[in-house]
Amino acid sequence: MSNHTPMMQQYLAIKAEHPEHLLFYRMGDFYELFYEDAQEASKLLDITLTARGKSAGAPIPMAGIPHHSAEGYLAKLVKLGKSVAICEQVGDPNNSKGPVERKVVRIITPGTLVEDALLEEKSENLLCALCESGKHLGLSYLDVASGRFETTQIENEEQLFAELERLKPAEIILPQGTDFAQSMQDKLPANSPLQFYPAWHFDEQSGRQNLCRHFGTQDLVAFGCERAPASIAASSAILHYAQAMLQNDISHIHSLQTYQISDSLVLDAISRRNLEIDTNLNGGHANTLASLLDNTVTAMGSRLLKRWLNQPLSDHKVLIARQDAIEELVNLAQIDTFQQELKQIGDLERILGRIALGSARPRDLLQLGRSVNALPALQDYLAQYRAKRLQQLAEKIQTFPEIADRLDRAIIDNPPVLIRDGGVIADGFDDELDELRNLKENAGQYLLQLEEREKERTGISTLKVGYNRVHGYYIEVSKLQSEQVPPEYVRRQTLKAQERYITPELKTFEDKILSANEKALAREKWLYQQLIDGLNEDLHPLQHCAQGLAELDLLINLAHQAVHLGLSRPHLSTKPGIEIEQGRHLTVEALCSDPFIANDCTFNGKRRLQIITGPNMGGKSTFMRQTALIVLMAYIGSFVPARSATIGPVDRIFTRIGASDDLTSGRSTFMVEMTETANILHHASENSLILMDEVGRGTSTFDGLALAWAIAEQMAKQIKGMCLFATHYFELTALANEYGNTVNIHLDAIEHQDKIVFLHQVQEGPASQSYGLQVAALAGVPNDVIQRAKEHLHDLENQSVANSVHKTAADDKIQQFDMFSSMPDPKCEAMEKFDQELQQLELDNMTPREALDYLYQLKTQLKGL
Ligand SMILES: Nc1ncnc2c1ncn2[C@@H]1O[C@H](COP(=O)(O)OP(=O)(O)OP(=O)(O)O)[C@@H](O)[C@H]1O
Repeated sequence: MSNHTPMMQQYLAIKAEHPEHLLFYRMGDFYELFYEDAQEASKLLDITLTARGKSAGAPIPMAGIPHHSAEGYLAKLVKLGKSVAICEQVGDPNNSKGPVERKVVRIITPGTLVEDALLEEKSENLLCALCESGKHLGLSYLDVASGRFETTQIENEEQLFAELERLKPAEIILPQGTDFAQSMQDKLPANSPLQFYPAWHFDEQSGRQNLCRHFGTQDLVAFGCERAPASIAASSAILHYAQAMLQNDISHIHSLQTYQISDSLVLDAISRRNLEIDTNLNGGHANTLASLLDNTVTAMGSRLLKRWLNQPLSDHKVLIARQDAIEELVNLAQIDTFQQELKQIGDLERILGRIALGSARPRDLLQLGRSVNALPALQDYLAQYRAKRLQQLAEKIQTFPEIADRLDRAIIDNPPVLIRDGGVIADGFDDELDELRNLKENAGQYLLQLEEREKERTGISTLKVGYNRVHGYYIEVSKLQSEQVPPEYVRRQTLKAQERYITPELKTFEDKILSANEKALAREKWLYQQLIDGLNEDLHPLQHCAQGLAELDLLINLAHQAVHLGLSRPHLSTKPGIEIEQGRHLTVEALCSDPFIANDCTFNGKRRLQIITGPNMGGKSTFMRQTALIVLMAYIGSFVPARSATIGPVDRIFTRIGASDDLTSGRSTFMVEMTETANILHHASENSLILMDEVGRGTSTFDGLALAWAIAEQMAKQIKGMCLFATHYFELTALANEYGNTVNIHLDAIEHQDKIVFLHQVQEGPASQSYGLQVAALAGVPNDVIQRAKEHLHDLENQSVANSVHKTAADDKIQQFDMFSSMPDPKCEAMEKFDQELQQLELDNMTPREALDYLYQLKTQLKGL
């Protein structure tokens, strides 16, 4: 160390405390990075890598960025999952011996962002903590920007992974060095944003004290986690981490909500992806249910929509209250007016977070002012509504006339980005500031007036008021007239022919004017801080109000969509089953140029397993997905795309749709398919909605068919969930003959002038044809290949007829077993034996009694198979 320059010694000491973060070291107008940090940042940010002199005999690699444009670079680094420690000059350069004192004032990590420029407006940015305590897994998450803080205890890893898929945290902290952390690291996808934090921060005992201290409570009963050790440990760790990163008071986090996984309709990680709720299969946000439904006018409403869609509730009471609100909003037809009014509302959740953290900018205050100004009008509109939820929201959305007035008067219309250079506080808000500003602006006028007054008072008509940089302000009279000056004139400077004086009044003016600039700026900063402090006093009711506004915006949005997308209010029933009349798939409908064909879907005791057959491109997947999406929308309280819908209790939605290799975990397409299927078979209940698309297609035909058959049979026999099972194995359609709860439905196509036309209409019964070749031709497979395929198909069909292997799907059960004839099947072998016996039987030589006995025997043998 001693070989380094004093400044580098300081740098190295600070860097030693932040080995895992890039250190932005403030030097004048730049943040500088040194050594490996400089090398890394120059690559990541595409900035020049230079060298700064030498320290300890070697040149120091260095890269710098101007501090005023730091946000753009920070945003880039955070997107890449990097954390940055911001080290500012905190000492006074004029009084410093050696390097000016510096301190890390904030560590910017992906999960602890509060700066507007670093956050995505319409997505939450969550910090998550995981830990293990006894049998329980603790999960807590925090939206640092808004202060929303929730926790739960989870029984198994599968649920934990589903929660992580739901929350998509920007950062996950784990107790460093524990087996649990290691196991999570092994099991979570390789690109998960994991961060290891000392394990003692996850201690339950001290965690309990830490939480109580933070919330100012005796215990944690009010938060519902008094007896949830894993939740306590994770929550305390997350608070500690947030505080350490923000290096600030985090009083805006004023509550912790404990939730149970069972409070919501469960969607596992795969189903969430398959249904493209807020992320499409390519990882983007376009053409998802969320993007289609989102016509909210505030960022808060938009984020809440995604939260609701990702966490459908099972509590019918809450859902019905939302439906009532939407219905009344639709009926009173004031949606546009309401939305116009709501447009005045800024992103209050985040603005309030920044106010609490002391990082609010002038435009935040301006936006807050405009928002609170819009509240009375919203209140007036809300007063007309009778729906209970809207009335509750009206209570939450208080008005804050005093704040509205204060901010209105305090902030100018178009303030600069930062308070740093002033010009933020409006004229007329503060007398002292006005006076300081007036002094500056009216100095000339004042001096002229003073000159006139003094001329009159002294009778010296040549008296002049002047200014020079060395001596400041003065009153100048000629040497001759200096005898006449009043006694309070104090000599300041003597020139050849003039004397210059200062008076107490002029001195006061001088003091004022010379420091007016500085003083005005300091006064502005002080006033700004006063404003922030004042707002902090009302932080919690304001946060409450922000929550209410977010929900109001969302309910109005859902009412808007109910009208514009032709949605209807679903009936939420306590009786098991689903009855959808003329259901639609909103995103497919929005994208397809042809009119969308609506379809019915019913699940009841007689229709629990529905085998869907039909051509490729027929609309099987669309039909299955639309059923799940309608259920999901009903379970957020929204109206649904159907003419009518009655939806009973649904505890989970499972999907086994599409095939994708999971190369990162080394699993093949078929392995993924079977793992997902196994999950469904283990966990589905009577009230689960299960979508199975072409199970078994990833392996050889017979293996696939045999598996698909057995899986569908299990659904019909044991699981009794509500299952849509799309398949190209026509043989499965025979299950409907065997199980009273199984039916066949199909989608059809017709061939018209050598072209295939898909009807997209769901009909009862099995399909008759698969049209695979026609679809291939439609997709552009070359004609000669299609011709060759036709020849092969012809041969195969002939063979199959000859072997009586394949019959149409509508054929009876015996024919189904023929499909398995190439497999050693005891049933088929026995049938052949009976066939032979029957052929050999000489009926004419038998008595009726013998014939009857033979029949009995045959029946018993058949039963035994
Ligand atoms: N009800 C409908 N009304 C109008 N168009 C539809 C309907 N259903 C599906 N389509 C159109 O047909 C296309 C194919 O639908 P889908 O993917 O559901 O077929 P599929 O039967 O699952 O095909 P495959 O068996 O090849 O997976 C959709 O992208 C959409 O354009």
